[in-house]
Amino acid sequence: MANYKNGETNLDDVLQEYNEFKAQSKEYEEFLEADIQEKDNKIEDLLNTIEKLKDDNSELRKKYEKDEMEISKLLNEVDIIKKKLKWYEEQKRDLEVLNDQWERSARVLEYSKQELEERLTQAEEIAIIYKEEIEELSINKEIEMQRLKDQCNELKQELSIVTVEKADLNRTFNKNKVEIVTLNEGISIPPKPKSRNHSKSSSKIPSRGHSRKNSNESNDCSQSVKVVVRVRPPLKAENWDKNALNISQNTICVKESKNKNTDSKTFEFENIVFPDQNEDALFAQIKESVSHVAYGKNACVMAYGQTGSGKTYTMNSIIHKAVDKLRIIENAEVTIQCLEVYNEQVKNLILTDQNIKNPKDPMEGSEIKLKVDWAEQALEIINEAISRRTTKFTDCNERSSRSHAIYTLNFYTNDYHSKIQFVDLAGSERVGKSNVSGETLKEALLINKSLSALQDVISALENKQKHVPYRNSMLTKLLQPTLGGSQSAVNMIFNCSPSNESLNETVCTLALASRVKAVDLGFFIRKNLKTKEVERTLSLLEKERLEKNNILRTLDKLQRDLESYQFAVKDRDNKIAMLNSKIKLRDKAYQEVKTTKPKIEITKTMDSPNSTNSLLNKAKLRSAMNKSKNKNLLCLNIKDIGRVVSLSPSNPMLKTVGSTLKPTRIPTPSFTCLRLNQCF
Ligand SMILES: Nc1ncnc2c1ncn2[C@@H]1O[C@H](COP(=O)(O)OP(=O)(O)OP(=O)(O)O)[C@@H](O)[C@H]1O
Repeated sequence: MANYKNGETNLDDVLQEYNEFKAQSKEYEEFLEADIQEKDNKIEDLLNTIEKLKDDNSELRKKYEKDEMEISKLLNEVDIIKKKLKWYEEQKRDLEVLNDQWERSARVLEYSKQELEERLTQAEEIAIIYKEEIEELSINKEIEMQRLKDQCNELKQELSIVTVEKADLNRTFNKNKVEIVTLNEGISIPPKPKSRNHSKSSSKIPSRGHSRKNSNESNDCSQSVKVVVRVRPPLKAENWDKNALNISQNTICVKESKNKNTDSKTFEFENIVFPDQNEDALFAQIKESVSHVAYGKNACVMAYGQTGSGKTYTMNSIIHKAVDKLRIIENAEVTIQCLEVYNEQVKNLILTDQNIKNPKDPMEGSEIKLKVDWAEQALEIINEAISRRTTKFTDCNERSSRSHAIYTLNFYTNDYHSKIQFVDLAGSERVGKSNVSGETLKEALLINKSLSALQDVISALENKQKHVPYRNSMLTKLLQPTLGGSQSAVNMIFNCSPSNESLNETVCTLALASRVKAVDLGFFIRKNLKTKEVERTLSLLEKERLEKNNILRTLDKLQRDLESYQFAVKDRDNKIAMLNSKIKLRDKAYQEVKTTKPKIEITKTMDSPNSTNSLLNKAKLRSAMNKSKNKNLLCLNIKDIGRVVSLSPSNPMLKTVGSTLKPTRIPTPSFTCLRLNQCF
């Protein structure tokens, strides 16, 4: 029992133990539950944390990826920057080279500037001299103009007296003419040749060896100038008003103004080639003179007229026809010479090896020997020569010949040496009309001068003066062989344009033609009808004609001189105005340079006297010293522009410049600083 009791005790104990255990296990269970709960909570927290971390992670990944992209982008940029850096370095190197060059150019420019400044000073001095000269010239001009005006007035008065006398003489002449016809019945006076159907003169060309005796038979035309007036047809752009320029059988009537009350000018000519007449009609007028060449005489055919009046056209056709006519001359040595007189200078228009070798003397080797069968070759050479002439565009003609062209053919036979000269003169228009200036004005003035010289020669020949002024111009010098001498036939073709715009020039051309034409009728009658009264009348008429011609020539010359003088003064005025405006421009540029701040700063000091900068500064100083001769200029520059140049106090330059430039001390005790007048 005890055992039982013991057992019972034990059971109680066990039960107690059990209960305790149960309580403990409950407690433990609760503890576990709590622990589990806690762990669950923790797990939940952890899970939440994990979730959060996952989110964070994905965000971080995104960020990482973004960063990675940015890094690669940055790396690219770094690459680009590196490349750019490299490029900049190259650029820098290039710029350094450029800077070097620029500095060198700046130095050169500085020297040029100094030179320009010197030139400017000179130009200013010249301008002052010019101004003084102009003032003096304009005073002289006024005096000269007044003198010329007085002379013109005197001549006009003389002219009006002569005109009255002429009317008287004409009356006497007409009276005497009737008497002559009555007195000399039976003596037939050949009718005046009609210009339109000019009689065909039978000029038989002699065979080779034709004697001088025969040639003398044709002496009638010696020393008279045959005048032919040619009016060319109007060009497409031209307007021919037949009321303003009226051409009839032997007269040309010009009315310069449309005003009904204005007087028209009437000119009488025996030989007029009308606009509708062809080249044969023209050649018929001069073929007799051409034939004389085959008789051992000389001939000269000249075309005169304003620009565009048809001189070259006329001369070309005459040359072709004349060469054709002279073909008959056989067994002669024929030579050709083609010269141009431009601005009083002679130019050979035939290019040969010889004259290329010696371009300084155009006359040397200018006469070319032609083949036996010479005509074709001569025409070829002349055509080439024509193409080489100096031409220019003027208001009056697109290809205006600005020179006189002289084509000469020489015929050397056993019996004679004859020569024919074809002269295409330069345009005779007045300088005012062709709107020219400068070089072209000079050209026009020289053309007018040589045409005046030609008139003087013709006048001297007509008046049978002892001295004929051939040497007054290159043109007359070259024409001397065919203009002068008793064995020469001179033909002047006065070319006119029918255009309304040219009426003024046409009047001038016709007036000159009237003066040049010899009173052949008088000459003819003098030879055939020798009564005392007729002789007296004719000599009076001849005297009157010569006087009138002289007065008109002088008037014309005076007018040309006056015109040339006025244009020369105008040209000079223009040149001076141009010079003044150039000076103003330079002044302006100079002022700009002075006020512009220097672009290059040369800051290096002259440490070593032999360094490049030292040399540069020395050069600047030297130029400043040169300028110091002109103290005003130097002072002005010192005031305006400053540039620091350092020099050792012992430098000899300092002593020289020191007197003009004020040295100031700068902090470095061993250097003296000069404020110089340099502009870079
Ligand atoms: N008789 C004519 N028949 C037809 N056209 C002509 C005649 N004469 C001249 N012409 C024409 O008139 C124009 C001017 O002629 P040309 O060149 O011969 O004049 P110019 O007097 O020699 O001029 P410049 O002095 O300027 O040289 C040319 O186009 C030419 O063909």
